[in-house]
Amino acid sequence: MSTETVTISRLGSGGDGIASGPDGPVYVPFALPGETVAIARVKSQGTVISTSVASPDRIAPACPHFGPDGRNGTCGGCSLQHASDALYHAFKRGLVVDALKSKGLAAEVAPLVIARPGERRRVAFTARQTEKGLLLGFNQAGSHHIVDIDQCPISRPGIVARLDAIRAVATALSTDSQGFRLTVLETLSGLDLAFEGVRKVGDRQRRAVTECVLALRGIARVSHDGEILIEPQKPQLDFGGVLVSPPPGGFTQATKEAEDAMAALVLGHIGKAKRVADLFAGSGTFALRIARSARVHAVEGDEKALKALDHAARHAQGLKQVTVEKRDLFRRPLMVSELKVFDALVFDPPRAGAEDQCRELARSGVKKIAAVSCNPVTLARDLAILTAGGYRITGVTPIDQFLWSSHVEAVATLEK
Ligand SMILES: C[S@@+](CC[C@H](N)C(=O)[O-])C[C@H]1O[C@@H](n2cnc3c(N)ncnc32)[C@H](O)[C@@H]1O
Repeated sequence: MSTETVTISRLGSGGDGIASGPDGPVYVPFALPGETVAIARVKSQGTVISTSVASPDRIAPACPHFGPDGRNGTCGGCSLQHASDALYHAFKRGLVVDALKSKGLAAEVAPLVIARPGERRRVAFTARQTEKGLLLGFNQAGSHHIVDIDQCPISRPGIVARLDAIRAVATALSTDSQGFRLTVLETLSGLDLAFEGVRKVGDRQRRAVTECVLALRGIARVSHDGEILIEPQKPQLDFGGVLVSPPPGGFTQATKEAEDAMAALVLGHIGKAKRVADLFAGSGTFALRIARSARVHAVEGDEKALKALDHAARHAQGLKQVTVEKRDLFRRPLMVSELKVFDALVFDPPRAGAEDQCRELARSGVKKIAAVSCNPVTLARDLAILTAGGYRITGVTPIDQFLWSSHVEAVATLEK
């Protein structure tokens, strides 16, 4: 380890400050552009020891668990609470601008749709039983250490208010000191707790969880590795007026606000299209909204998510025809011949993007495409494929769904 003084020139894509070192960039978490900091350095990783010049964009973090000076150390859930809104919003929009630029795409990028505290309805925690009780929080960056949290300004108040109830259920389920994951989703009918990787879940733990949940209020369902342990209420989400019961641990947009913003952009773009394909459809976030005005074919790899979509579509009033298809779109993208029947299409893949699907789309005659993405780098690659195939980008909107993190979503609209 060496100590040295460096000046931060910019934020990297992970939100760390970056300084030039003698042998390449040095990444300094919690440092901002313009700051001069003394750091302890191991290879390209610096840890701030002291700050001699602070940025005017440095602000007090919203949460005591945040940052190197946090009450219990760095929580690991947020990486950018110390930056002003102006700097933070410019950073997030810049991730999309830079990704497009790197592929030579000249599209105009709209202002960031901002996220606010208290919006996160889906939160992935880690937890571990200790002699002093259960630790529930996030993994510190680059470590297995869990900072036990008693507040979380990014999360919905309904989740924060029930942290003790969540702890009680986790304590009833876990048998040893091995860490495990827990995704909490706030639904219309209560919290949906999806545990993963708890060891040795036997009859005693199942009974303990049941007793615990029945004594508590506000827990709709508890599952472990996809198996439902107790479900006092079916968890329900509202996708544009259609009620959907998502499968345990299934994908759900992390905030309703971002979901609504993305859906508005998608619906606004596809307009009066009559026949629409929704690829990587999940439980129907877009498909069910689109089905108010168009026939929809929803394609998705996860059978349980697709069943939830299909069930919701069949029980909802006033929808046009919705058909579903379970398909691995990485191995078997929809081919040009299959795309012929659609006049509009939305795709919303995982972080890896939809490269092979875009190669087929590029050769297709689908008039309007909405590309929804959680990774600007793969989005830019996919957009480059589509523009090379004759599509014109009509808009790109970055959307903040993961407040104070370095993740950003985007919706790009294209026409041919
Ligand atoms: C980012 S989520 C979007 C889901 C949905 N559009 C939504 O907004 O809730 C990506 C979806 O792609 C699905 N998926 C992942 N890999 C896939 C594959 N190879 N083929 C088809 N679907 C896949 C996941 O199950 C997940 O539902």
